[in-house]
Order: sequence, then structure tokens, then C-alpha cells
Amino acid sequence: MAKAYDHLFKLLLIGDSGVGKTCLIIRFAEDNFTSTYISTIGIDFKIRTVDIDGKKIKLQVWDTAGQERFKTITTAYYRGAVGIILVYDITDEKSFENIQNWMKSIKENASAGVERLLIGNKCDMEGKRKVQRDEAEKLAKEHGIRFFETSAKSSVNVEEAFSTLARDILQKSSRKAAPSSSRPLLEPGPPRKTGGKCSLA
Ligand SMILES: Nc1nc2c(ncn2[C@@H]2O[C@H](COP(=O)(O)OP(=O)(O)OP(=O)(O)O)[C@@H](O)[C@H]2O)c(=O)[nH]1
Repeated sequence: MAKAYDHLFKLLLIGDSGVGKTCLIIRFAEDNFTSTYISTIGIDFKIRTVDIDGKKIKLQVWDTAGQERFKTITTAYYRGAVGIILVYDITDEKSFENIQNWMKSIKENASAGVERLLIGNKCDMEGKRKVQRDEAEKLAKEHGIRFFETSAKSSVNVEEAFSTLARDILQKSSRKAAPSSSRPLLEPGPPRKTGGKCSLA
């Protein structure tokens, strides 16, 4: 029987407790949202297969608990991920400041070539915004990664963020598989654009 997918990518979402990691995954995998907050215990995952540039990509998306007490369990999952999404909440300054710590955690625990992406979630709450978009853009640029403002609630940029990460991983893996005359894996890629403006002002 033909394989149901061409590639399997393991993705991981990390970030402070309450920023919306679970909701982003539920929006992406099930196109659903609930405002009831049930904090993740340890780790969980959901699956969705997407079509990227004619390839079937099965995304296994791991949801980690943001609470400090689960750190030993969650960091054990970093190593197997090919992509990590760092999430903060645009209405919570502290969650943005902590992105530096989450970056450090990736450096300490993830595989060297892991593809990263930064998300500022809850962009439907413009009136309560504490983190300016340009601050986050600057941070993303410093780390050479892409950035999206999303809303799991209003379904803004969620699809775009996940498929952009999947596409970047796919392109990286095909460059890796290509003959040595092609661009080396570690050479910086083309300038990285950040995601479109969160349309909910
Ligand atoms: N307004 C708004 N609320 C959101 C959004 N995403 C999540 N929330 C709410 O924020 C709260 C926390 O969401 P979760 O997805 O459980 O947060 P988490 O990051 O998984 O939290 P932990 O499991 O504790 O790490 C819930 O009450 C959600 O309904 C969003 O895009 N907009």
C-alpha cells in the first residue's frame, strides 16, 4: 500500500504557561477553540497532514506544559523535534521577556539544526497589547528566525505559521539531500520575512 505521507516532521511548542500553545495546536489540528483554560500536564501531541509544495507532510505537533515544574519532562522531548515554535502572549510582557530563556533552553536541549519560529499569540486582544510588534520583529531578526502574530481564537495566521515552518524544514532537508554543489546547510538563507500583520486591530 502507498505510504500516506512523504515526510513526518515532529514539531514542538514551548513558551510560558497560558500563552495559548494548546489552543494554537487545537486550532491547527482541529480548527476549533475553547476559552476554558486547562493547563497542560507534562506533554501531549496532535497530528495533521498538510500538503506542502506537492508533498504530503505529516506533522506530529507536541504540546508542552509551560509550568516550570514540568521542565524536566518537557525538555526531554526537545531532541526529537525538527521544528520548535516559541510562543508568547502579546498581552503579557513577562511571557515575551522569557522568550530569551526558552531560546536558551533550545540551545541546551534541542538538536543543533532545529528550525525555530516565534509566535506572538492572542493578537485579537489589541486593546490589551503590551508587546509591540517591532520589538518582537527585532528579537526574531537577532535570532535569524521568522515571526508571526497569531490568534488561536480568531484563527489568524495559525495555518500560515505552521505551514511556513513545515516548508522551511522541507526545503532545508531537500538542500541537505542535494549534491554537494548545492548550498551548504549552514549557510544563511535568503532574508527572512515576518508574517503578515495581524488583521484584527
Ligand atoms: N483571546 C485569546 N485567548 C486565547 C488565545 N489562545 C489561547 N487563549 C486563552 O488563553 C488561555 C490559555 O490557553 P492554553 O492554550 O491552554 O495555554 P498554554 O500555553 O497551553 O498553557 P499551559 O498548558 O499551562 O502551558 C485559555 O483560556 C485560552 O482560551 C487567543 O488567540 N486569543
